[in-house]
Amino acid sequence: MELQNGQTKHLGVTPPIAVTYPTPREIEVTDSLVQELTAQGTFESEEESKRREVVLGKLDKLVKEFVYNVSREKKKLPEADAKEAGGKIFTFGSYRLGVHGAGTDIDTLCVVPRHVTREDFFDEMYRILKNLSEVNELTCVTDAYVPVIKLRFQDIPIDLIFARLELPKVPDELELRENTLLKNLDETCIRSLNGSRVTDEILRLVPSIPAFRTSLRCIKLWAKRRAIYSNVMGFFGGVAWAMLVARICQLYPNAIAGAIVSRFFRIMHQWKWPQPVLLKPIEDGPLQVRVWNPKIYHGDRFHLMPIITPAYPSMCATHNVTQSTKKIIEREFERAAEIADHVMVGSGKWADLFEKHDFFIRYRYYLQIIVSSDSSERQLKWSGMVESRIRHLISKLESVENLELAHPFVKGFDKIHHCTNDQMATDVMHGIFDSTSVTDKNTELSQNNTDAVTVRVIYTTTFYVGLDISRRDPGTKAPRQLNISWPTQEFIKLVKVWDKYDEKSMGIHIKHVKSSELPPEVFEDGQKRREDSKKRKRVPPEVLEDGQGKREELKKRKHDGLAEKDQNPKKIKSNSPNGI
Ligand SMILES: Nc1ncnc2c1ncn2[C@@H]1O[C@H](COP(=O)(O)OP(=O)(O)OP(=O)(O)O)[C@@H](O)[C@H]1O
Ligand SMILES: [Mg+2]
Ligand SMILES: [Mg+2]
Repeated sequence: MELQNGQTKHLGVTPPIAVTYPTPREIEVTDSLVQELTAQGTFESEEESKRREVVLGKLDKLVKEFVYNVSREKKKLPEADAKEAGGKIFTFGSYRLGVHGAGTDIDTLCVVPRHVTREDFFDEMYRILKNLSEVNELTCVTDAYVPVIKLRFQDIPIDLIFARLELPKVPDELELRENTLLKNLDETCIRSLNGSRVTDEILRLVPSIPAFRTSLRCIKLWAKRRAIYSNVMGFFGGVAWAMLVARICQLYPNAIAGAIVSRFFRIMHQWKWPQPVLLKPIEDGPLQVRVWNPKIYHGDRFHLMPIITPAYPSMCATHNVTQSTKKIIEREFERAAEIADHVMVGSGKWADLFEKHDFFIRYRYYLQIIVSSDSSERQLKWSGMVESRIRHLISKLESVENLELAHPFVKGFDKIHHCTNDQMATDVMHGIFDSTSVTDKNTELSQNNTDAVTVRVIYTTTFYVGLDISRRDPGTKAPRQLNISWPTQEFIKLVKVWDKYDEKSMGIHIKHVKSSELPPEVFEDGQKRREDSKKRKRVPPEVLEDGQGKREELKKRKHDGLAEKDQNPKKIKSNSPNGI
């Protein structure tokens, strides 16, 4: 960007590293990157893209109708004022950034004038949507951190959130950039506006939007395939990845995607964390709210890989990162940097970057965190709550002696168990089950298909943590000891203090399994199991588990006079390795 005085203006907190234009080789690798991204199915069809635009147009009209109805009927405003009250939608998330894939949602913010309330939104807006034949799967989530109406509009998933401004009308020209707009708003509205303000600011802060989009598409696909795309589990979420890519775009303002991606990995691999990634200087603003500042706030000093959102009030988008997830992300940056270097010199291909993660073959031991309940609605909330706390388990595991790394997997595995007797249901609630009682998450097992009658249906979600256990000292014969009872017990206590926790209808159990005992569903797409070298005899580690672990359970069952043949012998063995 050329300024009048001949100086070049740059975007970002430092000048660019290079302002050079693409070389023929960079153009070539960018073309092959776009080809690969297309082959990998990251772009939606033209038909879907048009349908999204139509849907957004309709949604905008509906929001105006909603504001008008509330203005006239509830607030009794004169006709002219009600018409002028306006109302407008803004998109954010991957759709706004232009990096969404087929079938992903449109994150939409509905902005209204001050006389329209959140209750009106969940009441009148919901009613309007409910009456439309094009709308399906309409649900209100009123008690979330950011309350939302979820729906499918002409088969496009929509997340509709709400913000009410301190203005008498919301005209079509209104923008959300001004920090003063946030004055006198409640916290929920500020949070709801934040997503849109951040995405818009990111787009303003990148020198070339097309280069940014292609690069981000590549980084998102890579991060998803390598299982490091998840804010909740302590990796990076969509906004964090977008900001990282945006920062590299700022450093190479004239570069195209192929060059940006390869520099992205090289720079991120060498980044001196905890130096924060910033897209612009952190701003002060009109609110009494916390802005990220490690000089003032002690907690902010513990952020291991801080990536700071650019819109006021700036926050750290990566505060969930732990020592373990940091190591894993860095390991992936290193792997990717090597591949990208090979691609640049012609000795490798982009497809190598997108190879699937090896989480379920990488480790010899895993923790299973089994969350259970007796209804699908309860399971959704209960497993979501446990999931949001797993990073605390990881932090606690990090202090366990002989444990090099505790690696959380990005998602849980859901199962529906059709139990044919009460004992089976009790077992499943206690995390004891095999595949025979299970149906696929989405298929309800009809009773006609089974020999036995389903007495109770139990829902489980299993999360996994890979354990990297340090090697024994050469010369010692004793097994390494891994005492995970404190972290697991503390974790179980932590999740059980949840105000909606109910002992009768919800269960949580942690156990450790060998890689050979992992269930088949974790090996998608025909991935093979780990094959351990048979030549070298290994001494298995001695794992001291949660006091309510399997052994205790068995003792209790014996004591209660329950038949031991109900047990799955393989699992018992797995849970009582040498020494327990
Ligand atoms: N649990 C949450 N708490 C707060 N904000 C959230 C939460 N989930 C999503 N958001 C906000 O909504 C935005 C969009 O989230 P979404 O899950 O739709 O991801 P996305 O980046 O749009 O990717 P996708 O293409 O998969 O939809 C996020 O960038 C974030 O601002
Ligand atoms: Mg989205
Ligand atoms: Mg969404």
